[in-house]
This record gives sequence, structure tokens and C-alpha cells, in this order.
Amino acid sequence: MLAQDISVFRGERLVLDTVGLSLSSGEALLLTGPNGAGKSTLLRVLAGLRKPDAGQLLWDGENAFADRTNHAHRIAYLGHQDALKPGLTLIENLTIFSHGAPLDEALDAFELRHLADAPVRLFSAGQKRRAALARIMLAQAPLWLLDEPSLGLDVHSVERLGDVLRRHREDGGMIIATTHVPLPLDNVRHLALPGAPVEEEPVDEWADEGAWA
Ligand SMILES: Nc1ncnc2c1ncn2[C@@H]1O[C@H](COP(=O)(O)OP(=O)(O)OP(=O)(O)O)[C@@H](O)[C@H]1O
Repeated sequence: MLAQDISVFRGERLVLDTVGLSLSSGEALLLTGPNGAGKSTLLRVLAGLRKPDAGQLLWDGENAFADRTNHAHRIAYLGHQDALKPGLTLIENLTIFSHGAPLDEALDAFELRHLADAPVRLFSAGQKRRAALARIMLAQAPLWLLDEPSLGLDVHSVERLGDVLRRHREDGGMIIATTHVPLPLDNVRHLALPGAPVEEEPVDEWADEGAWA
């Protein structure tokens, strides 16, 4: 995957200014930078959730944005929100994403078996994050886009996360993650986004959010 000269305005502010990156099978990239630098914005662009104001994303040499449905099948996106349905049990939530695949590996990877039949609204913050990460595993997508994946996880769960990330790469998968803390990833490249010299007041642009004019 190759992203070239990605630029994004949020409100009046140029948040991403001609950012480029590339990633091959088995590789991982960490996005770092201060609050507001545009890490989440870049992940959303790579996920096809937000149109960049300039630049392109190539997948196997083809424009990834030309067919967003096809691109959606290539990526598993973990945002700050865990995207779980609170009224459903964990098993029900995971089944939605499993495409018929067995849930056992994902349940075991994040030690979730004892919570299988509990409604997700009863989960702690860390348990919800573990469930959301299990969902990522089940998506069976080559590219994982993870926004602060270890947020809320205890030390043991961070180790489990490290195992899962390593296995995904060994299977040829790719990972791009944002983080403010060290993540258990070996041989990882870094892309540091500089951020604004002085943080400006954001201009509400909810009206544009997700719009592909
Ligand atoms: N919905 C929005 N409307 C307008 N501006 C926004 C919106 N969401 C984010 N921004 C602005 O875009 C900029 C980049 O935000 P983004 O969330 O991508 O940063 P980040 O690097 O992920 O930050 P953090 O480390 O705090 O998670 C910030 O200046 C923020 O104020």
C-alpha cells in the first residue's frame, strides 16, 4: 500500500500536509505526534472513511478510493470508539464480524471466553477494548488500522495484544497504529506527524464528516 501526498483540511486548518507512507506485507508502522497532529485523521483517510483534500492511496498500484466497498474489505479499523453494540452479548457482537469463521481464536487471544454471553454494556473499558480487538482479528483483513489500540488495557492484555499483532504480521498482514505509549511491536517503522506549532481552536466541520463530494 502506498499513500502519496495526502493533505487534509479540518475546518480552516491544514492538518495533514502532503503526508506519504508505504507498507508491504508483514510490516508495521507507528504514527506518533502530539495531540491534534492528525494521526486519527490519517487513519480515517487510509480506512476510506474520509476523503483527503489532495493525494492518493494506491493498493497494488490501483487507486484504492475508486471502489470504497472493495477497499473496506481490505482494512480492519479500530477507532477511539469501540464500535460494539452495547445491548448485544459479546458472542452476538463478534458473530456480526466473523463471516462465519469460528470465534474461538479471537476469544482466547484476549481471554474473553468467560464474558461470551454477557451484554457488552456491562463490560469495563478494558474489556470493551479487548472485545473490539477481537473483532479486528475476525475481520480477516490484511491491513489493520488501529487508533491507540492499547488504550485502557492492563499490562497482561498489552502482552496478549503484542502476540496478536506479531501473528498477524507473520501471516503477511500489515499494521498501522497510532500511540502515545510504547506498543509491543518489533521491527516497526515510525512516522512522526509534527502537529501545529501552536494549537488553534478547532472549527466544527461535522457537516463534512464522511462526505465524499
Ligand atoms: N470533527 C472535527 N471538526 C473539526 N476539526 C476536527 C474534528 N476532529 C478533529 N479535528 C481537528 O483536527 C486536528 C487533528 O485531529 P486528530 O484527531 O486527527 O489528531 P490526533 O493526532 O489523532 O490527536 P490525539 O493524539 O489527541 O488523538 C485537530 O486540530 C482537531 O482539533
